Amino acid sequence: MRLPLVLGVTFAYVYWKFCFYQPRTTTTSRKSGKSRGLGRPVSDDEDEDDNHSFDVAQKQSDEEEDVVDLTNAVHTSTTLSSDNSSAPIVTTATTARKVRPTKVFRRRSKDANTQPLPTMSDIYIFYSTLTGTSEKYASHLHAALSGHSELSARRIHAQNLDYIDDLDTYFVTPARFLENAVYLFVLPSYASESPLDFFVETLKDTYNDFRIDSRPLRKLGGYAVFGLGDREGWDEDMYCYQAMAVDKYLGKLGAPRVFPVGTGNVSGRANDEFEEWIKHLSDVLADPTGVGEIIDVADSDDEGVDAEDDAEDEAFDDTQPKSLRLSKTASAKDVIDVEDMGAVIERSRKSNDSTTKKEMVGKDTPTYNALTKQGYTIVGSHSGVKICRWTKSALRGRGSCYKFAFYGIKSHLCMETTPSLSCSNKCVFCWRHGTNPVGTTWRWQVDPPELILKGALEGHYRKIKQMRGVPGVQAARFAEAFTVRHCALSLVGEPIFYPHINEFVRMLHERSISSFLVCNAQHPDQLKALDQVTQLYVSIDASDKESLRRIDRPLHRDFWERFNQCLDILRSKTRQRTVFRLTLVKGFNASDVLGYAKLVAQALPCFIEIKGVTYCGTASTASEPNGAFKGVKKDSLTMANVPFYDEVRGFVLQLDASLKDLGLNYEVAAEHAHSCCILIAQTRFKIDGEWYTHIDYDRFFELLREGREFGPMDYIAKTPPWAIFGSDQAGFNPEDERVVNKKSKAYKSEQLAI
Ligand SMILES: Cc1cc2nc3c(=O)[nH]c(=O)nc-3n(C[C@H](O)[C@H](O)[C@H](O)COP(=O)(O)O)c2cc1C
Ligand code: SF4
Repeated sequence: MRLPLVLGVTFAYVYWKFCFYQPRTTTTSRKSGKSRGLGRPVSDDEDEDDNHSFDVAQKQSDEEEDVVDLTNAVHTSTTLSSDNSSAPIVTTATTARKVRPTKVFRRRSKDANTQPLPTMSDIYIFYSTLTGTSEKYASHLHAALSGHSELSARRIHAQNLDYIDDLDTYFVTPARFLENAVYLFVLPSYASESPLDFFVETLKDTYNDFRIDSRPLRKLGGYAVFGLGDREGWDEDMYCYQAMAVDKYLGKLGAPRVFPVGTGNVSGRANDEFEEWIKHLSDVLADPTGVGEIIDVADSDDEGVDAEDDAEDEAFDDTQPKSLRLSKTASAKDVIDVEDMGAVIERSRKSNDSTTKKEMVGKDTPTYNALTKQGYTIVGSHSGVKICRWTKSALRGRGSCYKFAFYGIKSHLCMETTPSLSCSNKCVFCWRHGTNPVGTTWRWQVDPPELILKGALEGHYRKIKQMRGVPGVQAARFAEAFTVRHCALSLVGEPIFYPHINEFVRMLHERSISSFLVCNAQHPDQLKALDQVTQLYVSIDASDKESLRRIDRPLHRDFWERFNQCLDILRSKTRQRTVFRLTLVKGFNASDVLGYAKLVAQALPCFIEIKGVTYCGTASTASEPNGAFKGVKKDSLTMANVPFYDEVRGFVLQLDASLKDLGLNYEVAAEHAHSCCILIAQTRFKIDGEWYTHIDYDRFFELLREGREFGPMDYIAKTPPWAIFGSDQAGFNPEDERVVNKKSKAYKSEQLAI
């Protein structure tokens, strides 16, 4: 009985082994069980598990396929083969950098089981520029791809990265319409601060943010980067370093690299290098058999090098060239420790010191030149001062700005300055857009407050001196103007962003200079930590989340939460004189009156200033290099967006009614029709039927010196009759001479309606 049983079992085993057993040489997917050795793409699920889309390439298949070795692609310049065959394209390492994991670009053979790039997917050309070169190159790329017979059916878009309102849509949580899209980049390199820095930071933050999908770009059709730089002007490690960083982080975010990073030396063969890159790139994009992906050759070293790379990312800011990198530990110390400030300045002077960060606005950089051309005096590396038109007007006895009517600030005694030219918004009405530094965190060198105040005063007085010969300047006012009494921390940028803003304000007060500080409601921590200022403003540019996104174009993802936190903090600052500043932009934010009233109910500011936006021309509009290239322009404003004074007044009356409907104690108090500006105030500032919106500045400094707690009602002064809302003068001081420019007379009389 036993023998047949043994024979039966033996037979069954042999039969099973013969029919079903597969030798271990083929890798089998854990989840799907599909063979992964011959380049079949795995599902997204599987992708998540493995972090690489494809498994190890088999040695023999290398012979069947065209392989481009991208060893060191991230750190090398690429020499593209000049013939148009399918022969391997060779990259040449130009620097002796550590050996990177071998990334292989694989063009699949026709009979392989491939997942081709859908031939109709859109192509997006992204560029960034300060002086126009990259824009021209991007335009040329656009023209070349559009003219390619096999690509002409594809929609090709061109976008200036600096003007994209919502980078998240493209790079963090790509919208569905971007699935299979191809991203091409033409990027300059700037050792100094440039708008591109923020883009590189965004990619890096996304990669490091554990809350976000770690490979959000895996559904893209592909990407390729071309960097422009100056090999003669910059060290090897800085040559095209931002293009290299973008190439690296896009890969880390899961996007398939369809072509090696290319570089063009603007003092050498940039044109030829770009032509060659385009030629081969367009062949790859047009290849009907599909397109390859990055394949990580899984030799055991890879993990080690990746880990090393990540460790390096952890410890250093690798979006900076090596010579400008600063270890994170050192960075925090340098920013916070005031005692060490002297050493920080000393270090910041040495431009190539290995422990310094970038200057926000370095001398002779394009940003510096653009700002100085517009009349700014750059102080240190991140502050600015500019004499405003009302200061000039007041020197000539021709009227002060609305702050004189509302609060008693004489414009010829006022200095307009900012300790941070950088901002975390890109407001549609900000003419600086395109050249201004932006960022969500302070990542630049820090100048000490003494240096900023001294430089700002010197710059301001230099500009006042230049008014000496201007006809009509009054001698008494000219002399007075050399003792600044007020400082408007509002010029451009975000003053509260400056890490030593409290020290700076304290120094102003010690010199009996009042402080009006305007912030953008995006920095709750700094707002909370802010010491008492003479008057604290929060800009309220919209009444709801979507409008705020559209008009302020905030860089913070949680901008609405930050905005609301700031309003709550403002409400809690009961000892502080607080103001909402509403800038009305027709077509953007001038309709939802009730929405604004609710925000007032949330923060209960002492005052609400409502001002029509000022038209700043079209300086912020991107140029269009040629007809074929339709670079996306920023939403620039036109005169149609500037409300007439009557429209502002209409809005204010409606807001006043809404506030009353909500049971809030506010009333329209003062106006300055000349600036298209009206003031609503809490009724506690109306005592015995008379308004007290002005400030007793001497009393304010006295209270500060006494060191006891005080509040907004402790330093009020009476509002003059000519400033009261509805008065004949509509806020114009009768002692000043009213001059209406002949050219603008027709427009103004229509606009001011006074
Ligand atoms: C202030 C400044 C800094 C620069 N820094 C670098 C650099 O770090 N590395 C580099 O390769 N090229 C550097 N360049 C060269 C520019 O990247 C190059 O001129 C580029 O074409 C500028 O592009 P754009 O005109 O589109 O702004 C710098 C140029 C300037 C004016
Ligand atoms: S408050 Fe502002 S606008 Fe008025 S004078 Fe001073 S700087 Fe100019």
